[in-house]
Amino acid sequence: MGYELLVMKFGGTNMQDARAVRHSASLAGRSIQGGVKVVVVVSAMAGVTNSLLKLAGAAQAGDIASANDEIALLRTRHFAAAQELGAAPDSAVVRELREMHETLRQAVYGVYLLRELTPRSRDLIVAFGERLSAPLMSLALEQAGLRAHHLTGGEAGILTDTHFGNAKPLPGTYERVKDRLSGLLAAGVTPVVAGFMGETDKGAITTLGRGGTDFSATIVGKALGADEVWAWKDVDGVMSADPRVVKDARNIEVLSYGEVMELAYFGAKVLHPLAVTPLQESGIPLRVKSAADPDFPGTLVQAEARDEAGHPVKAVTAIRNVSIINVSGAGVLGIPEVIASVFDAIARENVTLLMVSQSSSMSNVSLAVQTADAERTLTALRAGVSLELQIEEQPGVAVLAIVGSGMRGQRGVSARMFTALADEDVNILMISQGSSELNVSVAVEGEHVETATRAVHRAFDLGQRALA
Ligand SMILES: Nc1ncnc2c1ncn2[C@@H]1O[C@H](COP(=O)(O)OP(=O)(O)O)[C@@H](O)[C@H]1O
Ligand SMILES: N[C@@H](CC(=O)OP(=O)(O)O)C(=O)O
Repeated sequence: MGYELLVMKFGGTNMQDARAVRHSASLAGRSIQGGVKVVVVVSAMAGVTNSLLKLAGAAQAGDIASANDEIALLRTRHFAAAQELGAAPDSAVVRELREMHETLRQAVYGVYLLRELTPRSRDLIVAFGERLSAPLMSLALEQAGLRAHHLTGGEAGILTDTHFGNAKPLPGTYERVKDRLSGLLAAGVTPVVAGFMGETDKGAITTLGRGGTDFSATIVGKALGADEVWAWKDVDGVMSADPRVVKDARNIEVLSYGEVMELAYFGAKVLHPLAVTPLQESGIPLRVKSAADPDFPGTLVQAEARDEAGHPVKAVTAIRNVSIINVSGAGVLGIPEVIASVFDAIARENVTLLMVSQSSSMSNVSLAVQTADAERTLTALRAGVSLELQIEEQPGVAVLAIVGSGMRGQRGVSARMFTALADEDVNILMISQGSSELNVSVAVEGEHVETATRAVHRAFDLGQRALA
């Protein structure tokens, strides 16, 4: 279709074993053989990031035996894949994997000795997932007769701030990526970039947040002015709901950058919440495509939304494991400084606020945060807010959101959502509407999240529509 340059991202499922890696390489190969230059960006093999986090935690807790057992399992998995992809035992790839595993083992041993796992050392350890999968992709491309060269995120030019665990690219990144990758592309070599990771200006390894390989791919896409970025997935595209929860969820053909960001922010695991941000300025489209059905168009994410009359909502998403934090007491009453200090405390701790609502009596402010962030939020609030206030956590909550640009200026959308929930006896704990009018979100009891998702999906007729 007249492409010159594409960036292709392969996620954990598409890298999970030798067979999946070979299939992913063949998807890139189809375009390369058709004369398109391709940059491949890869995630860790499925489950590896979680294993690395787990073994780092075990080392910190003093359980080096469990950590080493886990490293041994990872080692076997990577070696088996390399062997199955045709690497000889004394080949450069096998030597490289062995060296990386040795460095990983040493880093983990350091954590064990210190009994300390800093965000910086966690990033160093967790980025090995992607560093170990990149050589496997290079190998598979070479076995398919193509020339490939793998690089870490830092080697590819991704320069980030020092926000370990959630780093953001620095402006200089784009020039650097272009410098580092253009030569390879011009020489007919396919760069294979380890996703999810970058590097600070001092060379410390950072990660871009869970699911960050999507973000790496769009950073590279912007840097090179790619025609499109393709994120290959184990689903048809971005769907009207998580297909694991709603069986008749359907593929959405077109979404705007704004819609996809809202969807990702409110829990649709399919893309990293910041993934489209590098593309917005240049208007480069992102396509979410099915690795199992490569000719299916998937979802096109672009600047403009495409709305269908009578269908203001495009998708429903949910975030589980949420806590509501209630700040109440006479002290809240009409005092803007109290509200300001609540937000200050949250900002200092870098906590993501999922929802905020203030009661009309103004004596109560409720905040919804991930339960994993609740303890930090409570501590920050207690330290940062001076007046006599009651601060309480209600765990076990979920946030449900409907997203769609067709909701703008439309009356009755929220009412339809609330009625669907009421009909299923689902109690609404909090309500908020995004100022962009791209979403309405509600907090519900966690145990009702699946029933609520299905009810809202039905109420907006989001499922597979019968063919006319
Ligand atoms: N609205 C949605 N559309 C598509 N997939 C979704 C949605 N919400 C959640 N998901 C889940 O996201 C998963 C794909 O994301 P992920 O596993 O991170 O992709 P990958 O690792 O392949 O990049 C799917 O398996 C699906 O269950
Ligand atoms: N491996 C990282 C980064 C990533 O993007 O993975 P995936 O593409 O499999 O969601 C993670 O698990 O968070």
